[in-house]
Amino acid sequence: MIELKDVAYARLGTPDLEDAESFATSCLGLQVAKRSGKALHLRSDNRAHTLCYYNGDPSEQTLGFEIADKDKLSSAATTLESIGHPVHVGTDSDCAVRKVKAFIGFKDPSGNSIELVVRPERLGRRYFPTRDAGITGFSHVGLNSTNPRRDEAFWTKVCNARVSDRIGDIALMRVNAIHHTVALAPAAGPGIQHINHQVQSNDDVLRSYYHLSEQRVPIVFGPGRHPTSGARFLYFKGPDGMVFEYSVGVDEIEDEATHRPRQFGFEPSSLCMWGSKSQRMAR
Ligand SMILES: O=C(O)c1cccc(O)c1O
Ligand SMILES: [Fe+2]
Repeated sequence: MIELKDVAYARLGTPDLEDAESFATSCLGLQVAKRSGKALHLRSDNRAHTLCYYNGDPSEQTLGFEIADKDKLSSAATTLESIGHPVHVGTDSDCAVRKVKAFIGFKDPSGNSIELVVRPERLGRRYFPTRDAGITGFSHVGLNSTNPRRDEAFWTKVCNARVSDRIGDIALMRVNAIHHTVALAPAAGPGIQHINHQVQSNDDVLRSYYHLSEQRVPIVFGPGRHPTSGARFLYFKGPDGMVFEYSVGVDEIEDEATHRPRQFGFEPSSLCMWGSKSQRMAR
């Protein structure tokens, strides 16, 4: 079994790094950790980076997940190869770019690009953004799935994720005590469906609602409250159509051994208990 510890980063190709930087800093509220002509590394918490935009096609979207150590990484590679997921080993220069000691890359059953990383760097300097969005950290992702039941089996049986709740057939899965780190989202092809950052308070969610509306950032869902995790949320659209979510108050699963996933109906009130409607169902 591959034991994921946490999500580490998202990597997004973009044709316009400048536009990505202006969104990331003046709308989303991330801090530039490093900028080159080809890539932009952004911080949201004490990690060296949690989001990277690089010159590339926006359909290139990759998620990194942390695992414990190099031994676990080589057994993960063996496991993946044995069930038909070819693995590539990250080169030294690719590791240096990601600020990790080692990583492997593979595709999940829907074709999503996944990297498993060892020892992602943290910094002694704290995260200090230019816009105060109240971000406390990169927390979870929505991941496209062309077959949610098959992909739930992959993430739970191969990668040790546990289902916290389901909305219809959509699993919200945890890899640690946090309610979910990966939410599967039915889609026609692979991709990251949304990228979540936690913020400190309800005030931050609503402050951002007004700030982003004024900046003409498309708000796509919320402000609202998820009955599943209990979080108050806001979703909005960034460069290349990527959806970002702020949320606050995501539950923790108190007892790993006894938690049973709850089944919610596939309907709008399962996504927002206040009545906000998503512009796309299943967001
Ligand atoms: O937080 C949640 O429970 C949640 C539910 C549905 C979809 C999401 O993106 C979520 O974050
Ligand atoms: Fe979410």
